[in-house]
Amino acid sequence: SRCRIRHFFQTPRLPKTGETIHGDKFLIGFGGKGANQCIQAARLGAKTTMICKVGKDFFGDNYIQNFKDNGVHTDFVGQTSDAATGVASITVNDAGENAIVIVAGANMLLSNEELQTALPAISHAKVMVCQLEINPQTSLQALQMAQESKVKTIFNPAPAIPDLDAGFYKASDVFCCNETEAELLTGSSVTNVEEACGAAQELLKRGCGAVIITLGPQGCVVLKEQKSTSDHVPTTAVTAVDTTGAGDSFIGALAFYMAHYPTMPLEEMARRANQVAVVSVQAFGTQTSYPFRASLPDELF
Ligand SMILES: Nc1ncnc2c1ncn2[C@@H]1O[C@H](COP(=O)(O)OP(=O)(O)OP(=O)(O)O)[C@@H](O)[C@H]1O
Ligand SMILES: [K+]
Repeated sequence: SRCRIRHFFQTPRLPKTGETIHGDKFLIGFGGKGANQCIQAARLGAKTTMICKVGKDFFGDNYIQNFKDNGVHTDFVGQTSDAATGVASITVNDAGENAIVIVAGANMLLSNEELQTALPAISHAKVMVCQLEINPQTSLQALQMAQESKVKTIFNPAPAIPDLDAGFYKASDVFCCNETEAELLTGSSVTNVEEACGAAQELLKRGCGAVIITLGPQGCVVLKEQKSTSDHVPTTAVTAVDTTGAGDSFIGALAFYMAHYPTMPLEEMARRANQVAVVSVQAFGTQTSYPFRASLPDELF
């Protein structure tokens, strides 16, 4: 998965070429979808291991420390001196407009050979979660390695790419994406429950075991078998303060439920993952908004 340090600047307006302006606020965050998902799963009580690559630099060291602070195993977080730790510089003005620079850096250097060294850990896992934040062929290989070891796989095709290798569908026990990704992959509009059900049917046909499409305040739709109908799994209505990272909270929670309650129906796991993600939208930030098991109702465990 991708590792990325987020440098967040809040400014009255975006700077023009050649201009230096004063900002109001600066925050450093630890991001990357995979890292967020892993940390949400760990906060619910899952034993987690991250496979990724960072730079042999100050940010890389901090990044690894953040995993350790969250109880994530870092044996397979490699450090390289050939590239810097991945970063994102995000400037947001008072009007909410942004300007973002992303440098993938060390993430792209995670090789298939290095992935092989993690095989003992992968084959002993209960669930493997992959995204598209590293070289897609490395992600695909990771999913296939997991499946060969009878490890359940969750694939989150994000950030979405239009011509996704057909192998990803076959390698996914659960294919989980949001509306935008579902739209890009199916070529049809996905803006409501009905359209999401249609898109789920289309994605399922491509060979995955089940499809979940998340729908923000509408919860998600779950489709398990061809010709059956998708289940709409609604969530609680709340006043959202910051929805960033909600999708990753949902996937991290789903991974936790698949690992800890393997016989639970997928709709029930999705219902509970909705309940975890809904907590995250009521607080600012990404990882900072993710709930711990202790703060959640007992009925979710
Ligand atoms: N406004 C909201 N109210 C309640 N739950 C929400 C809201 N927004 C998101 N969620 C929860 O989070 C899950 C994921 O949200 P969403 O579909 O927006 O993912 P996403 O687009 O990947 O999010 P992001 O890119 O912001 O991380 C939803 O399925 C739902 O459970
Ligand atoms: K949030």
